[in-house]
Amino acid sequence: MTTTATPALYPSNTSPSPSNGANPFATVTNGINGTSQAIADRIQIVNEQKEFNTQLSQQIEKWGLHDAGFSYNIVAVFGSQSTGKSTLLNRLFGTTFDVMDETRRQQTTKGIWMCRAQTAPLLVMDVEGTDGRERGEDQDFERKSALFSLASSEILIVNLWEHQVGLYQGANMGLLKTVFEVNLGLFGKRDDPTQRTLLLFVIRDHLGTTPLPNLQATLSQDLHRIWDSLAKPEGLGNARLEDYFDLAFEALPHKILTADKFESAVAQLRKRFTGENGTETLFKPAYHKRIPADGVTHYMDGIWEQVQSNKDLDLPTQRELLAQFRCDEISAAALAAFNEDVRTVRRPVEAGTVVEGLGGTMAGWKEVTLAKYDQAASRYHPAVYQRKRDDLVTTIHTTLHPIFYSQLKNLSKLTLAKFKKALGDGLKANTTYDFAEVVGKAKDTGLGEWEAATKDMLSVVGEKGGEWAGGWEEERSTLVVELGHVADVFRKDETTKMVNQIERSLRTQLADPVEVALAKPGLDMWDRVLTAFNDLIEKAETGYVEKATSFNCTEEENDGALKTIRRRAWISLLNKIKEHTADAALLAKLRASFEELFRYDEHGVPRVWKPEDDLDSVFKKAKDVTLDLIAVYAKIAPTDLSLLPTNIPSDDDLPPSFLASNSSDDFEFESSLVLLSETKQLDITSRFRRDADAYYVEAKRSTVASIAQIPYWMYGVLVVLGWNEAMIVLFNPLYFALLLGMLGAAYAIIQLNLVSPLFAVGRTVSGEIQRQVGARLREHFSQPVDTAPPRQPRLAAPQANRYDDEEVEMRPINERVQ
Ligand SMILES: Nc1nc2c(ncn2[C@@H]2O[C@H](COP(=O)(O)OP(=O)(O)OP(=O)(O)O)[C@@H](O)[C@H]2O)c(=O)[nH]1
Repeated sequence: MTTTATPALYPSNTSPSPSNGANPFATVTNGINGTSQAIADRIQIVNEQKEFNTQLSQQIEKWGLHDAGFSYNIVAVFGSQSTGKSTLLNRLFGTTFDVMDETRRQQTTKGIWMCRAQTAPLLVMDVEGTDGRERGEDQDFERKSALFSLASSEILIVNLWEHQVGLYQGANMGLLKTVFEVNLGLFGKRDDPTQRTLLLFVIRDHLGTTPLPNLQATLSQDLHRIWDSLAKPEGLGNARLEDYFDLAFEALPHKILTADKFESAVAQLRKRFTGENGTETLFKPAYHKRIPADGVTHYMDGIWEQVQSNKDLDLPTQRELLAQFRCDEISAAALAAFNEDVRTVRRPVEAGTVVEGLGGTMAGWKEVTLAKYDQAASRYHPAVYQRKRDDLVTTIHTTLHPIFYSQLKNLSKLTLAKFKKALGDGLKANTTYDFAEVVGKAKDTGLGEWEAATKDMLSVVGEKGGEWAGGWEEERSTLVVELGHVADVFRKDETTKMVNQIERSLRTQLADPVEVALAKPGLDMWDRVLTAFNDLIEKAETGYVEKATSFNCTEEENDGALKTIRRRAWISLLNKIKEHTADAALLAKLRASFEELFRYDEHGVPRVWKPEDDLDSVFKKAKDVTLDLIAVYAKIAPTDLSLLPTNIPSDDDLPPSFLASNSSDDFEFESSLVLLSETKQLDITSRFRRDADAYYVEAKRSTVASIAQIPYWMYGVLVVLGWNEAMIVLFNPLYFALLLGMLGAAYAIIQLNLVSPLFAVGRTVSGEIQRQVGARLREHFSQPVDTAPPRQPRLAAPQANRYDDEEVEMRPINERVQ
């Protein structure tokens, strides 16, 4: 291979021959750096073994045409071997195709090569020459390559020597006939009836003796003749050559003999391609095969496969298949980036985190993904593009749905937590709150925030939330129910608190009336207790009903709460009464009552018993009256039976929550009225009698004590009997002086407050003397110690009770009360 000179327009960039290594395809890079190098690269897209090279895709990317969409063109050259095709392309477009070594005249181009034009987004195909010596009679490849070129390129350059014009074989007319035939099969089914291909005949080594128009006319006639001779398929009998092909002609002078003219003619031809200086370009929209640049490889691969397998080429189907393939590819690429984005949010959302602005983020992902898809895929078959787009949208929605759903759940949880806090704060902040108002406000706020945070997610799938709207509605309904449950719990708590508060208040308020009533026992005692109770319970119930209206409690709940209040109030009353009727308290009350009757007269003056008083009858009366009180205390029995509350609920009537929190024994109203059992009454009676008897004995003893005083006449006897001794002392000077001295000393001691110290000294001295004397006596007699236990003093024989033969303990009364 030799390197031919390149036109000034393009730098010299021919390269080494394709390697013959393991790679069946050749890609030839050039010695120019940067983009120019990539542009100058050429690639063998179909090799000698008739295999298609899918590396073309990467090469197109390197050429910078991957994203060109429809803004590119394809031109192919076609003609006999060694007719200067590669030379022409290199001159025209700055491509780097191999050119034959002049001296050897061997076939240079094998298979089909492609290179990018230097200054335009143009893909140039150099096709193996026809009539090749190397392939001999095998014309299969040239037919296939011609068909392939026709199906892919907009302009097919038919390269021929001037002297070949008018010849059948040399001008490739035989091959063109084949091409026309297959073309009819190929484009007969075309989806766009205006679509055509330009056949540009380039006549080489034009001497000028035969003007171009003549050559042009000859070639045209030949072509029409061939066209007319074609056996046309059914329905295409009237098809004209012009319906499928445009014809253009160009003559180039001899390259070697008239090099200058050749170069300037090539430059002129180039302008026809590029449309420079306002000339109309040879490329027309009708020639474009409408294959986006990024789909060229796949499209050509499909075409070549069909051509190779000698199947009918159906370009619309090929385009549709290409569209499906490419749209899938583009969609997958867009989805890969989308999934990458989604992954960053999926984990936190699934872990329960509320991601702020997720709706906007998801909408952004969707928008970007669809934009990527649209940008690349919208150039393909519209129906396929739309169908695949719909699939992509469905996939996006399906991928986002679990995140949307998790976010909904997370927001619901957050809303519930906020709702709970808002209720707690609202109820705590104000003691005079309106429960319904607090709940309503917190609920509205919570739901409002939830809706605001979730609705932007709905817009991801459409204005009205599309297929997500149902789930959203369902979640909202669930949230409303859950908010209701939370409110119910708070309401129950508040109701319970209120009931407890009412109960506490009742208990406090009951204390005084019960104490006062029970301290003044009598037949109307229970009437007074129950009147106070009924008043208080009525007030409590009214208070509850007033407050409960704001709680939106159900009738059933209110009924339950009122029953609870009544029952607890009754239990509180009973407890209070039981405090006052406990053994010690009741005995104290009985004693107080007895004392009132026994120790005080009817005027309330304490009695001092005299022997002549009728102590026995007073005692009996006081005791009998007091004993009667035990029966009064034993049962809540008002004289006015209507005072007995009739609506104290039994266990069966109470709400389960009350029973759960009060593990009291079975309650029965009638039996709750009984305070003291028969046995208890007997026990209290017995104990009170003992106390009463003690009072009696004490009273009796005080009477005896007053009787046991020294009679006044004894003082007279003492004066009479002691008269002489008194006179002796008075009239004896010594005794008298001693008496005066003693009186004086006594006076001085009293005046000086020495009585107590003197007594103390006296006690100490006498105690010491006793101790000394005792010690001396023990020493003197030193007898063994008597170990016998000291004899217990004999208890006084029980004194018969004059009234009921009971034993009376002779203890002080106050000791026994305790
Ligand atoms: N007479 C003449 N010779 C030319 C012309 N252009 C190129 N050549 C010569 O023809 C020979 C073949 O040129 P190529 O460009 O390799 O021809 P080709 O048609 O590409 O050959 P293959 O690819 O092998 O089919 C080379 O020696 C060129 O120098 C021309 O316009 N006139």
